[in-house]
Amino acid sequence: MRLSLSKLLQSERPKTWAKTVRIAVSGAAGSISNHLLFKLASGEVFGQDQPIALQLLGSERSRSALEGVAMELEDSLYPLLREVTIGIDPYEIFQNADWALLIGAKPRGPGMERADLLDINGQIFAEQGKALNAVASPNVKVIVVGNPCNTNALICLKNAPRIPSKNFHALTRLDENRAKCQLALKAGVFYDNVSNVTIWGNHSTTQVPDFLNAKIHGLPVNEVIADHKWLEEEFTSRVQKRGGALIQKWGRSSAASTAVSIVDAIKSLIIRTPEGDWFSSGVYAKGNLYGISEDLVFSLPCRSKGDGDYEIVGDLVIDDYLRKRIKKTEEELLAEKKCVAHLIGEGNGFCDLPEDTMLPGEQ
Ligand SMILES: NC(=O)c1ccc[n+]([C@@H]2O[C@H](COP(=O)([O-])OP(=O)(O)OC[C@H]3O[C@@H](n4cnc5c(N)ncnc54)[C@H](O)[C@@H]3O)[C@@H](O)[C@H]2O)c1
Repeated sequence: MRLSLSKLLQSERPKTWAKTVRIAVSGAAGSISNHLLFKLASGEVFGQDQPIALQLLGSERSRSALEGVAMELEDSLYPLLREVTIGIDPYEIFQNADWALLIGAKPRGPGMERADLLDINGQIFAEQGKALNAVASPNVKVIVVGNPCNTNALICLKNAPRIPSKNFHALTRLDENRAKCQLALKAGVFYDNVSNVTIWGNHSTTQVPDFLNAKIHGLPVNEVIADHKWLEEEFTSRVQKRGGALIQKWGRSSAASTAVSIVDAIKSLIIRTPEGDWFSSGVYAKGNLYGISEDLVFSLPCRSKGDGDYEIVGDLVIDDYLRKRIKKTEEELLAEKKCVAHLIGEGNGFCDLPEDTMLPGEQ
């Protein structure tokens, strides 16, 4: 039997009336994106009835690789992937974006000071903030992954006054996942029995993984793990240095687990947080109840109703152990902010970092 043209055209009608979600991804030809894009296109993140458009931003150097990425996406025949756009101009690629996953950044080269990295990458995020401000959806949700991600997110939001500051996140979910993994392994339980894990502060080796408020099987961690010395000494340092340990083993930084954690971070905002639990995200600290400087992007416990928005959870217990460490990571972020003053409209940048701390991915 021959199919008539009208029947053929009918079969090409979209199977859903859901509005296409536009996702801009920078650094789209890089290692993390190589895992992430295929998860996004498969429907694993936004659901099996949600069409998506991928708007891929690369750098001049990665222009040809970006074409290769688009070819691989085409060849994968994802039915929900309705559109792929590639380019190197953020003003073009961020058009009407509902989500912006800002992964692209320069890696810290040998001998490069953290101050230099802050400036070089800061300029990228100032420009991308301006572009988001000009052309993205006014309610775009932005997740900054490129390092140093907290300060890059602060620069980005300061350059995008049209977009609510609340909409900007720095990815600390990989750190949360790493902390959960360590607790689960130590307690001998499956990962999903570990909850209420917070990462406080900066995505650097000053980050504070919080075992005081964390739970295993709904019980405080220090009731389940009797080895308190391990919690206070080894656990924290293991989580802080996990990225570096991975590089030593494998010769490159984590890409697959980072992509997984970006998926987790998005899902945390579009799916209601389970009752009593929370997730960590680097968010604009305005209105936090912990006395942390408000004009920073600081990793805090958050919960969401699943509508893309979130609130900062305000009733965690902070003991002296945590307070001291939270202060240190806060001081580091304040110093980073001074370095990039020229990129956030606060005069001349002046860099006097307390010490040259490493990013979790560095050795
Ligand atoms: N927050 C976290 O938890 C976390 C975890 C892992 C890695 N990271 C950071 O993520 C970033 C990317 O990591 P990766 O492994 O994918 O690196 P990668 O070097 O494999 O890829 C980065 C890509 O970004 C591109 N790029 C550079 N400048 C750009 C710009 N201005 N606009 C668009 N694209 C640009 C590069 O050409 C490259 O293709 C790094 O800064 C890394 O430190 C963060």
